[in-house]
Amino acid sequence: MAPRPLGPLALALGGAAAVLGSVLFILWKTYFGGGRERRWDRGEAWWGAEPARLPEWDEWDPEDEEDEEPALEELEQREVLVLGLDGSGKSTFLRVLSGKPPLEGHVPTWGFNSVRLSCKDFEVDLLEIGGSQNLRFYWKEFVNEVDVLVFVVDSADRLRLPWARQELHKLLDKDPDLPVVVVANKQDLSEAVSVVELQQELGLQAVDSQRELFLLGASIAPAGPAEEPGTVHIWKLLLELLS
Ligand SMILES: Nc1nc2c(ncn2[C@@H]2O[C@H](COP(=O)(O)OP(=O)(O)OP(=O)(O)O)[C@@H](O)[C@H]2O)c(=O)[nH]1
Ligand SMILES: [Mg+2]
Repeated sequence: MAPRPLGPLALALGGAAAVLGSVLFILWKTYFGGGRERRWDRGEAWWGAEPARLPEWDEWDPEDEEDEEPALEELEQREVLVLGLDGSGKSTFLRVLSGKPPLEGHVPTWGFNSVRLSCKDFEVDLLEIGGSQNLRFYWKEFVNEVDVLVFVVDSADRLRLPWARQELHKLLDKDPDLPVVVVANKQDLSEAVSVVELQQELGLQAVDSQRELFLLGASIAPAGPAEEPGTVHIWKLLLELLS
């Protein structure tokens, strides 16, 4: 059968998608790209609302990182992309890292969301792109622009694990050298699959062994008290990978 020409609706939708993708990309570049004309005081989130700090349950003392801190102008920039299906916990991760309490309920990110954290030798920009289906299309446009990918999975969302797997592997294929940290989030929930099971479900055993790929269990915003939320381990691993 001969291919049918695209109808006006398909063309309009395609055009709208391209424009949205370009806008996301330009906005990101404006904040983090090339000239980096925007500067914030050390320790501030980019909106300047609150100083960035790690949560209180962290046994690690951030002051250790702050000895002999170089002048702000000398700090290099590192970029971390935070992706994962909608509701997996990406925004929560960024909030917790910047010392803010998790929001009640799921407030979807319609576009992108970012936070800038400082450490001893560099500043880290963490960029979340929303995980709803219409935004996933744009994820691949950003993977080649960053130093590390964090892929957050809702371990209790069993039905959608195959989708998470599919999206993750698309990203792995897009940049074979990019270090990747997969976060098995929501381990506090009784229905969550274990980290070992998740390794199978996401097909991580089949990934090239040369690749820097990590799988960490976490409960970034546990529903009840949790001894080991795991956010600090993720942050420490990121610092190692970015150093
Ligand atoms: N039980 C439990 N809930 C969590 C955990 N982490 C995040 N949540 C909840 O999961 C819901 C969704 O979290 P978000 O951070 O908004 O998800 P997201 O990945 O940013 O979603 P999109 O922006 O739509 O892509 C929120 O209600 C969080 O409180 C966790 O470790 N355990
Ligand atoms: Mg979000």
